[in-house]
Amino acid sequence: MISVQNVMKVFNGGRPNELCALREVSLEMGLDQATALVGPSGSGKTTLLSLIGCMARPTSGRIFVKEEEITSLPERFLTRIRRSTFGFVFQRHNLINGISVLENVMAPAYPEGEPFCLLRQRALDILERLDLKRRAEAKVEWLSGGEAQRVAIARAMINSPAVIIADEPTAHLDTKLSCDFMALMKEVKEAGTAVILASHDPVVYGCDFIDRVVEMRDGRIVTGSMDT
Ligand SMILES: Nc1ncnc2c1ncn2[C@@H]1O[C@H](COP(=O)(O)OP(=O)(O)OP(=O)(O)O)[C@@H](O)[C@H]1O
Repeated sequence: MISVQNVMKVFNGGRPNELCALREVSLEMGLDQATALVGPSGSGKTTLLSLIGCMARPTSGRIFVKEEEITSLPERFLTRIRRSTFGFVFQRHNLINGISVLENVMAPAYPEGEPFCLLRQRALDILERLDLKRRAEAKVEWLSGGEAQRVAIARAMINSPAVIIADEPTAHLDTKLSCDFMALMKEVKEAGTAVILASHDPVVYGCDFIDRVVEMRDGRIVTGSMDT
């Protein structure tokens, strides 16, 4: 269970450009659920994803990940939870140019210190599942948009995360590739991984496997904070 309790996030607190990006946000998500955050630009979706994914801290309020309160943890513990619990898929993939597909997929697991041959095999297995094994040695800049997106998913899966977080994952994909992406997310969910997506795209939030659509506006949740 991920539980967000009365969370507020203020940027530039106390300065003339102070901005309250989230206010009174409360939300519970099961670790077997798929949740879509929707809402206009600037409504706070990315900010909420970054707090849940331990990439930033709320100004106030509490967040629990698997019963553990993450809000007050020291940075090194937060890093550990981020690495072991979450896999991230970004709008622009954020793959590292100049190195291979395989190396990109393995990169988030290097700090874990796993023997290289085991890690390499695990990365190859994931690439095979995503029909990318034959591209393992290709440089990522040689890939098509759809292939790059699948590599980003493979990389997000490398640490066997409990939760995949995807921010506007289809923003640069055409309709077919967006549907392909969502089919993969469905498989990920059916394999027991929670999925949290932020998107403006009906291909994403209209998908049949999405358990809950949470609508945000002006930093607040308008609808969908409770299970229906
Ligand atoms: N690091 C930051 N410093 C200052 N303001 C920020 C920062 N990050 C986000 N904001 C502001 O917080 C508000 C919420 O932004 P956020 O990116 O969470 O919205 P969003 O719903 O994800 O928008 P989009 O759909 O355009 O990605 C916006 O007004 C944004 O400008």
